[in-house]
Amino acid sequence: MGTTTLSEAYRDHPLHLRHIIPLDFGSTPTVPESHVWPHSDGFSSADISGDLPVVDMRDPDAAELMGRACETWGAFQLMGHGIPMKLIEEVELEARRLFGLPAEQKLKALRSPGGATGYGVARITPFFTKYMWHEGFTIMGSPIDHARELWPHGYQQFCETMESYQKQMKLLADDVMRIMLKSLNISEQELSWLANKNLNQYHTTTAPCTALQLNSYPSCPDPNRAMGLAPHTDTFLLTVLHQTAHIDGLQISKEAGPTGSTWVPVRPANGALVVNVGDLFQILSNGRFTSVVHRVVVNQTRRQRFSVAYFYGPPADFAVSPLLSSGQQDQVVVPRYRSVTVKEYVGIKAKNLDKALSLIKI
Ligand SMILES: O=C(O)CCC(=O)C(=O)O
Ligand SMILES: [Fe+2]
Repeated sequence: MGTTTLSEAYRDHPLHLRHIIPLDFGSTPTVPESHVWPHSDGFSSADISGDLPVVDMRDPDAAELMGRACETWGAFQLMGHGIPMKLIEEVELEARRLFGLPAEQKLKALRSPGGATGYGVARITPFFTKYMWHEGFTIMGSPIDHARELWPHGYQQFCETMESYQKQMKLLADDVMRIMLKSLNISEQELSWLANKNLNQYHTTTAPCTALQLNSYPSCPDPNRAMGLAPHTDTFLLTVLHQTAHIDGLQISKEAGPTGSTWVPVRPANGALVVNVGDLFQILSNGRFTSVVHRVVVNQTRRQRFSVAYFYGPPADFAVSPLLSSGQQDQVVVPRYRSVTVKEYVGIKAKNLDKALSLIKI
């Protein structure tokens, strides 16, 4: 699944153990100083006209609607995606089973310092002075090695569920990608790895880079002082996200006129998946689509929240550069970003986080 070469990009940026091991949330009655965030920017979100657009994939106008949503919001809620609810529920159940294990058991599947997969805090942690109220588990392809550590005699169900979900997500993300390109009037032939369905999908140089991220935001004794996941953009082309029903937390940043931006809550909509534009799509679309800044606040009702993010990008060695739409072929369009391989960009992001996109700008 394109993991070998991408893992190399992470290996070049090893992390300190204090930036990998999560707090033992189960035995923490108060929020420790290390996890207290200043909240001068207010954790509650301002009212803004309108919610995140909802797009049904079966809508004949889906391309236009997705395009408009990606330009103005950098995200949308996706309906009619065809992923069986039963599979989504099973993934969430397995995530609950994993994060419900005792801390010392979870640590057996800890991400290694230069590793990309396994149990640990969010990768963005070293860029902030405070820790987040969050624990995660990253999967690329088969999670069997880590799952065996967690459940020596009961890892099969977890592995089967995660592999089957990733297969379905891959097909869905391919389709969403095609529709998003159509909305930009860009031919999918420009992306060899997307256009050529006959390529061996398991060959690392031609398969998209993908990862599945399970997130847990444990019940918090003082939700107003903690931060679930600090503001960030996703690195790849797009992210397909499932979030626990009825539990708020995800917020996206939206321009709100001359006064700057405001946080808009993305409430779990029945059966919908959230699609986010990532940095590489901002580059590919020459800035027409916005890589959306988002964060997760800790749920006020003290219920544990889960989310499952599927990150989807081109093959690791693919050079991403702004693509022209067919209507622009004979016009002079100034590229706003230089060409960058996926692997190189992952490295730049690992070192610079929110400055990464501006370093690619020309
Ligand atoms: O938990 C969420 O809703 C968002 C997760 C997220 O942004 C991520 O994993 O990158
Ligand atoms: Fe994210």
